[in-house]
Amino acid sequence: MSTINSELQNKLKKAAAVKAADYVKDGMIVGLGSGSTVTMLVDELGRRVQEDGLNFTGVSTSISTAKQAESLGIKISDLDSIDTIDLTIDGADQVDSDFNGIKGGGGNLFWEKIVAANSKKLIWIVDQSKIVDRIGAFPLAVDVEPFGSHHVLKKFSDAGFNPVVRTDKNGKIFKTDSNNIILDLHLHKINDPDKLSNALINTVGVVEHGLFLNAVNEVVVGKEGAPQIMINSKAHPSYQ
Ligand SMILES: O=C[C@H](O)[C@H](O)[C@H](O)COP(=O)(O)O
Repeated sequence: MSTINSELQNKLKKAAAVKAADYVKDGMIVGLGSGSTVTMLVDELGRRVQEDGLNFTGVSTSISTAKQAESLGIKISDLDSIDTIDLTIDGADQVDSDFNGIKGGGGNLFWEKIVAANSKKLIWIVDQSKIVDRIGAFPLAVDVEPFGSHHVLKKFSDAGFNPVVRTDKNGKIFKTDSNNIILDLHLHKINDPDKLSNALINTVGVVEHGLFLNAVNEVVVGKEGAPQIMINSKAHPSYQ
Protein backbone atom coordinates (compact mmCIF):
# COMPACT_ATOMS: atom_id res chain seq x y z
CA MET A 1 0.00 0.00 0.00
CA SER A 2 1.59 3.28 -1.04
CA THR A 3 1.53 5.99 1.62
CA ILE A 4 0.17 9.44 0.88
CA ASN A 5 -0.58 12.32 3.20
CA SER A 6 -4.14 12.62 4.46
CA GLU A 7 -4.79 15.92 2.65
CA LEU A 8 -3.93 14.36 -0.72
CA GLN A 9 -5.78 11.18 0.19
CA ASN A 10 -8.97 13.15 0.94
CA LYS A 11 -8.60 15.06 -2.33
CA LEU A 12 -8.29 11.79 -4.27
CA LYS A 13 -11.18 10.19 -2.39
CA LYS A 14 -13.33 13.19 -3.25
CA ALA A 15 -12.36 13.05 -6.94
CA ALA A 16 -13.37 9.36 -7.06
CA ALA A 17 -16.62 10.10 -5.22
CA VAL A 18 -17.60 12.95 -7.56
CA LYS A 19 -16.78 10.82 -10.62
CA ALA A 20 -18.88 7.93 -9.30
CA ALA A 21 -21.85 10.25 -8.69
CA ASP A 22 -22.17 10.43 -12.51
CA TYR A 23 -23.30 6.79 -12.51
CA VAL A 24 -26.48 7.72 -10.61
CA LYS A 25 -29.35 8.52 -12.96
CA ASP A 26 -33.00 9.52 -12.50
CA GLY A 27 -35.28 6.69 -11.40
CA MET A 28 -32.51 4.39 -10.15
CA ILE A 29 -32.46 2.47 -6.90
CA VAL A 30 -28.94 3.01 -5.58
CA GLY A 31 -27.16 1.21 -2.75
CA LEU A 32 -25.20 3.69 -0.67
CA GLY A 33 -22.15 2.27 1.10
CA SER A 34 -20.45 3.55 4.23
CA GLY A 35 -17.23 5.27 5.27
CA SER A 36 -15.48 8.55 4.64
CA THR A 37 -15.34 8.23 0.83
CA VAL A 38 -19.04 7.41 0.65
CA THR A 39 -19.74 10.43 2.89
CA MET A 40 -18.20 12.55 0.12
CA LEU A 41 -20.32 10.73 -2.49
CA VAL A 42 -23.50 11.31 -0.50
CA ASP A 43 -22.62 15.01 -0.13
CA GLU A 44 -22.25 15.25 -3.92
CA LEU A 45 -25.47 13.31 -4.59
CA GLY A 46 -27.32 15.51 -2.10
CA ARG A 47 -26.05 18.57 -3.93
CA ARG A 48 -27.27 17.15 -7.25
CA VAL A 49 -30.69 16.33 -5.73
CA GLN A 50 -31.06 19.86 -4.39
CA GLU A 51 -29.51 21.84 -7.25
CA ASP A 52 -30.07 19.68 -10.36
CA GLY A 53 -33.29 17.87 -9.40
CA LEU A 54 -31.63 14.42 -9.51
CA ASN A 55 -34.31 11.93 -8.51
CA PHE A 56 -33.26 8.53 -7.21
CA THR A 57 -33.94 6.28 -4.22
CA GLY A 58 -31.12 5.16 -1.94
CA VAL A 59 -30.80 1.96 0.07
CA SER A 60 -28.32 2.42 2.88
CA THR A 61 -25.68 0.06 4.28
CA SER A 62 -25.57 1.81 7.65
CA ILE A 63 -27.60 3.97 9.98
CA SER A 64 -25.10 6.82 9.63
CA THR A 65 -25.25 6.89 5.80
CA ALA A 66 -29.08 6.81 5.93
CA LYS A 67 -29.11 9.76 8.33
CA GLN A 68 -26.68 11.77 6.21
CA ALA A 69 -28.59 11.03 2.98
CA GLU A 70 -31.97 11.92 4.45
CA SER A 71 -30.59 15.15 5.91
CA LEU A 72 -29.60 16.13 2.35
CA GLY A 73 -33.01 15.36 0.85
CA ILE A 74 -32.14 11.93 -0.63
CA LYS A 75 -35.04 9.46 -0.44
CA ILE A 76 -34.07 6.29 1.46
CA SER A 77 -35.98 3.05 1.11
CA ASP A 78 -35.80 -0.10 3.20
CA LEU A 79 -34.04 -3.01 1.44
CA ASP A 80 -37.06 -5.26 2.03
CA SER A 81 -39.37 -2.79 0.28
CA ILE A 82 -37.63 -3.01 -3.09
CA ASP A 83 -37.02 -5.87 -5.54
CA THR A 84 -33.48 -5.17 -6.63
CA ILE A 85 -30.85 -2.45 -6.47
CA ASP A 86 -29.65 -1.09 -9.83
CA LEU A 87 -26.24 -0.06 -8.59
CA THR A 88 -24.36 0.09 -5.30
CA ILE A 89 -21.47 2.49 -4.72
CA ASP A 90 -19.29 1.75 -1.72
CA GLY A 91 -15.78 2.32 -0.37
CA ALA A 92 -13.09 -0.29 0.28
CA ASP A 93 -9.96 -0.59 2.42
CA GLN A 94 -7.75 -2.52 -0.05
CA VAL A 95 -8.21 -3.89 -3.57
CA ASP A 96 -5.82 -6.15 -5.53
CA SER A 97 -5.46 -6.70 -9.28
CA ASP A 98 -7.78 -9.76 -9.12
CA PHE A 99 -10.48 -7.45 -7.74
CA ASN A 100 -10.31 -9.06 -4.31
CA GLY A 101 -11.05 -6.51 -1.62
CA ILE A 102 -11.08 -5.94 2.10
CA LYS A 103 -13.95 -3.93 3.58
CA GLY A 104 -15.10 -3.20 7.11
CA GLY A 105 -12.71 -0.53 8.36
CA GLY A 106 -15.80 1.27 9.65
CA GLY A 107 -17.46 -1.93 10.84
CA ASN A 108 -20.28 -1.93 8.27
CA LEU A 109 -19.23 -4.97 6.23
CA PHE A 110 -22.26 -7.13 7.10
CA TRP A 111 -24.95 -4.75 5.84
CA GLU A 112 -22.63 -3.76 2.98
CA LYS A 113 -22.43 -7.39 1.86
CA ILE A 114 -26.21 -7.84 2.08
CA VAL A 115 -26.78 -4.73 -0.04
CA ALA A 116 -24.06 -5.78 -2.54
CA ALA A 117 -25.58 -9.26 -2.81
CA ASN A 118 -28.87 -7.69 -3.90
CA SER A 119 -27.39 -5.27 -6.44
CA LYS A 120 -27.08 -5.68 -10.20
CA LYS A 121 -23.79 -3.78 -10.19
CA LEU A 122 -21.17 -2.93 -7.55
CA ILE A 123 -18.77 0.01 -7.81
CA TRP A 124 -16.07 0.89 -5.29
CA ILE A 125 -14.58 4.34 -4.81
CA VAL A 126 -11.04 4.44 -3.42
CA ASP A 127 -7.90 6.54 -3.52
CA GLN A 128 -4.77 5.18 -5.19
CA SER A 129 -3.10 4.17 -1.89
CA LYS A 130 -5.66 1.34 -1.53
CA ILE A 131 -4.66 -0.48 -4.73
CA VAL A 132 -2.23 -3.24 -3.71
CA ASP A 133 -0.52 -6.32 -5.13
CA ARG A 134 -1.88 -8.52 -2.38
CA ILE A 135 -4.54 -7.75 0.25
CA GLY A 136 -3.96 -8.33 3.95
CA ALA A 137 -1.89 -5.46 5.32
CA PHE A 138 -5.15 -3.78 6.32
CA PRO A 139 -6.70 -5.64 9.30
CA LEU A 140 -9.54 -7.89 8.18
CA ALA A 141 -12.79 -7.17 10.03
CA VAL A 142 -14.93 -10.13 11.07
CA ASP A 143 -18.47 -9.48 12.32
CA VAL A 144 -19.16 -11.82 15.26
CA GLU A 145 -22.22 -12.60 17.38
CA PRO A 146 -21.38 -11.45 20.95
CA PHE A 147 -22.76 -14.67 22.53
CA GLY A 148 -19.82 -17.05 22.89
CA SER A 149 -17.46 -14.68 21.08
CA HIS A 150 -14.60 -15.45 23.48
CA HIS A 151 -14.46 -18.91 21.89
CA VAL A 152 -14.34 -17.49 18.37
CA LEU A 153 -11.48 -15.23 19.51
CA LYS A 154 -9.62 -18.26 20.88
CA LYS A 155 -10.13 -20.26 17.68
CA PHE A 156 -8.78 -17.36 15.63
CA SER A 157 -5.78 -16.99 17.97
CA ASP A 158 -5.04 -20.70 17.71
CA ALA A 159 -5.22 -20.44 13.91
CA GLY A 160 -2.58 -17.65 13.99
CA PHE A 161 -5.00 -14.94 12.81
CA ASN A 162 -3.92 -12.42 15.51
CA PRO A 163 -7.47 -11.26 16.36
CA VAL A 164 -8.09 -8.02 18.25
CA VAL A 165 -11.49 -7.01 19.65
CA ARG A 166 -12.36 -3.66 18.10
CA THR A 167 -13.01 -0.81 20.54
CA ASP A 168 -14.45 2.65 19.92
CA LYS A 169 -12.74 5.98 20.59
CA ASN A 170 -13.78 5.79 24.25
CA GLY A 171 -12.19 2.38 24.69
CA LYS A 172 -15.57 0.59 24.82
CA ILE A 173 -16.23 -2.52 22.75
CA PHE A 174 -17.36 -1.38 19.29
CA LYS A 175 -20.89 -2.49 18.35
CA THR A 176 -22.14 -2.73 14.77
CA ASP A 177 -25.56 -1.53 13.59
CA SER A 178 -26.73 -5.13 14.24
CA ASN A 179 -25.25 -4.99 17.77
CA ASN A 180 -22.51 -7.46 16.93
CA ILE A 181 -18.80 -7.10 17.73
CA ILE A 182 -15.87 -6.86 15.33
CA LEU A 183 -12.70 -8.95 15.56
CA ASP A 184 -9.90 -7.42 13.47
CA LEU A 185 -7.51 -10.03 12.12
CA HIS A 186 -3.93 -8.79 11.77
CA LEU A 187 -2.82 -11.09 8.98
CA HIS A 188 -0.33 -8.81 7.16
CA LYS A 189 -0.83 -10.72 3.92
CA ILE A 190 -3.47 -13.12 2.68
CA ASN A 191 -2.06 -15.83 0.43
CA ASP A 192 -5.31 -17.68 -0.32
CA PRO A 193 -8.34 -15.38 0.10
CA ASP A 194 -10.88 -18.05 -0.96
CA LYS A 195 -9.58 -20.56 1.58
CA LEU A 196 -9.60 -17.93 4.32
CA SER A 197 -13.11 -16.78 3.37
CA ASN A 198 -14.42 -20.35 3.66
CA ALA A 199 -12.64 -20.95 6.98
CA LEU A 200 -14.07 -17.76 8.48
CA ILE A 201 -17.66 -18.16 7.33
CA ASN A 202 -17.67 -21.78 8.50
CA THR A 203 -16.71 -20.79 12.05
CA VAL A 204 -19.85 -20.91 14.18
CA GLY A 205 -20.44 -17.47 15.70
CA VAL A 206 -19.07 -15.60 12.69
CA VAL A 207 -21.83 -13.55 11.10
CA GLU A 208 -19.84 -12.21 8.13
CA HIS A 209 -16.34 -11.14 7.17
CA GLY A 210 -14.83 -8.29 5.20
CA LEU A 211 -13.44 -10.27 2.26
CA PHE A 212 -15.29 -9.34 -0.95
CA LEU A 213 -13.72 -11.61 -3.54
CA ASN A 214 -14.09 -10.87 -7.26
CA ALA A 215 -17.40 -9.19 -6.43
CA VAL A 216 -16.86 -5.64 -7.64
CA ASN A 217 -17.69 -4.67 -11.24
CA GLU A 218 -15.81 -1.37 -11.40
CA VAL A 219 -13.37 0.46 -9.16
CA VAL A 220 -13.11 4.23 -9.48
CA VAL A 221 -9.60 5.08 -8.29
CA GLY A 222 -8.79 8.65 -7.24
CA LYS A 223 -5.35 9.28 -8.76
CA GLU A 224 -3.15 12.32 -9.10
CA GLY A 225 -4.23 13.78 -12.44
CA ALA A 226 -7.67 12.26 -12.89
CA PRO A 227 -9.64 9.29 -11.54
CA GLN A 228 -9.01 5.99 -13.30
CA ILE A 229 -11.65 3.31 -13.77
CA MET A 230 -10.69 -0.36 -13.36
CA ILE A 231 -13.24 -2.65 -15.01
CA ASN A 232 -13.73 -6.24 -13.87
CA SER A 233 -15.41 -8.04 -16.77
CA LYS A 234 -15.24 -11.38 -14.93
CA ALA A 235 -16.90 -10.43 -11.67
CA HIS A 236 -18.39 -13.47 -10.00
CA PRO A 237 -19.26 -12.83 -6.37
CA SER A 238 -19.16 -15.94 -4.18
CA TYR A 239 -21.91 -14.65 -1.91
CA GLN A 240 -24.86 -14.66 -4.35
O1 LIG B 1 -17.08 -0.57 7.16
C1 LIG B 1 -16.70 0.29 6.39
C2 LIG B 1 -16.60 0.17 4.94
O2 LIG B 1 -16.30 -1.09 4.45
C3 LIG B 1 -15.86 1.29 4.23
O3 LIG B 1 -16.44 1.37 2.97
C4 LIG B 1 -14.36 1.07 4.09
O4 LIG B 1 -13.81 0.86 5.38
C5 LIG B 1 -13.66 2.27 3.42
O5 LIG B 1 -13.80 3.38 4.23
P1 LIG B 1 -13.17 4.80 3.90
O6 LIG B 1 -13.85 5.31 2.69
O7 LIG B 1 -13.46 5.63 5.11
O8 LIG B 1 -11.71 4.61 3.69
